[in-house]
Amino acid sequence: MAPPAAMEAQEAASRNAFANDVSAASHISRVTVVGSGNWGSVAAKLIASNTLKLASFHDEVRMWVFEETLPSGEKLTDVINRTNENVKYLPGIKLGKNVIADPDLDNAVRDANMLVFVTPHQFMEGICKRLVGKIKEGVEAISLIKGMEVKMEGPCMISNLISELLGINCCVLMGANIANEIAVEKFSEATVGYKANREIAEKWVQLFSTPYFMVTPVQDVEGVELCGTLKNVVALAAGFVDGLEMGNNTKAAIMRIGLREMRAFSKLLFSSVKDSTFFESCGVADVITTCLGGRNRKVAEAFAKNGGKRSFDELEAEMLQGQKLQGVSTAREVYEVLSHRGWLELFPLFATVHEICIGRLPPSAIVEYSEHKPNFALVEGSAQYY
Ligand SMILES: NC(=O)c1ccc[n+]([C@@H]2O[C@H](COP(=O)([O-])OP(=O)(O)OC[C@H]3O[C@@H](n4cnc5c(N)ncnc54)[C@H](O)[C@@H]3O)[C@@H](O)[C@H]2O)c1
Ligand SMILES: O=P(O)(O)OC[C@H](O)CO
Repeated sequence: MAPPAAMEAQEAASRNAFANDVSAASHISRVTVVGSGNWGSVAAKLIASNTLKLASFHDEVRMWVFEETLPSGEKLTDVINRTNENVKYLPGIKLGKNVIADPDLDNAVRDANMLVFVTPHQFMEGICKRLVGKIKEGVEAISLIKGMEVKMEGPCMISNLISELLGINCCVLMGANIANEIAVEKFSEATVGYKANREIAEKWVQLFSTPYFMVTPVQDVEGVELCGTLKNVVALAAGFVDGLEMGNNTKAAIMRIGLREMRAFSKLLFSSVKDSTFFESCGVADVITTCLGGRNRKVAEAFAKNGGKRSFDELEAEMLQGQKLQGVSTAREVYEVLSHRGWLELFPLFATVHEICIGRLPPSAIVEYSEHKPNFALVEGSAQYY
């Protein structure tokens, strides 16, 4: 038998080891992805590949699913958990066995220290209200959502909505990120926007980065989020140009003018927005990819081809099978801000996109507007904004 002093030392060592384990466990972050659409599923796959490798994260990634019944009669959640595939929104791609689909929102977020929000933006206010009082203290959040809300007080970015309703810090991740391409591991870049805490931004970068997904942090949360939000309006304009078969030069002109309006609008709303942000993946790169291969572009092309006679709602339901467009409602929200603030003439492209979407103007107006020289004179005259 060991002498009493040695036994005491052994006991103390094992007590310390236990305490270290407990303390290490309390520093291990649990991640929940709130949303399970096309991008939500890819985000879960990216994260799940990293939580298996990184000791500071719990292996399991919860993914909240807005439950639905598939034509087979099965629940989507059950099928995801059985097959490890989101057969409706990302068919053919294995998410990783450590992704657990959960239709119960409260249960999905209960133990999480890190929340990834990735639903269509129109559902976020309701989701946040349901989450009040349901999340752990000290939770960190990130929004991958490209969109905004317009309140009586003015525009409200989704990260701000999350921060205000849930009382938590919220970063954003935006970029040239067509989900289906990242799902098959084609190289892409993304931008994490953060307000002040670089350490937290680095943690999100670590959670998302893979050899085929390169993520860069930028201290400009509003600029990054507005890029991701506004590019969807430019994508609709590009789709109209495609539908009217106007060619590459016209489309490039639309992309350039759109990017300029994105920067001007962002800087008018938040003077802190940096020019350099528009050269990150969330800026020019997202404008390019979204105007070439995004869903907003695709549906807007069909809308123009039909001469505006079939509504966006009808085309969205038929062409996207449950996936959601963000551009049409964002164009309306941007228009509300422009008319409320008397800025309509400063943003002819944004204003025209909305008027085309609601049928007030024909799709061809997307280029005709440039003949209204007064608009352009005003735009050019507003050098401080451009
Ligand atoms: N898909 C992409 O390539 C991509 C890339 C980058 C960013 N984003 C952004 O990510 C966000 C989410 O898009 P997505 O592509 O993951 O979704 P999606 O458009 O593929 O799918 C729609 C989702 O909304 C859910 N839904 C339907 N009704 C709902 C309700 N009432 N409440 C809550 N959820 C409901 C559906 O279950 C589904 O998960 C959007 O802001 C989008 O702009 C998408
Ligand atoms: O398919 P869209 O038009 O929603 O765009 C997808 C991504 O936002 C592109 O980065």
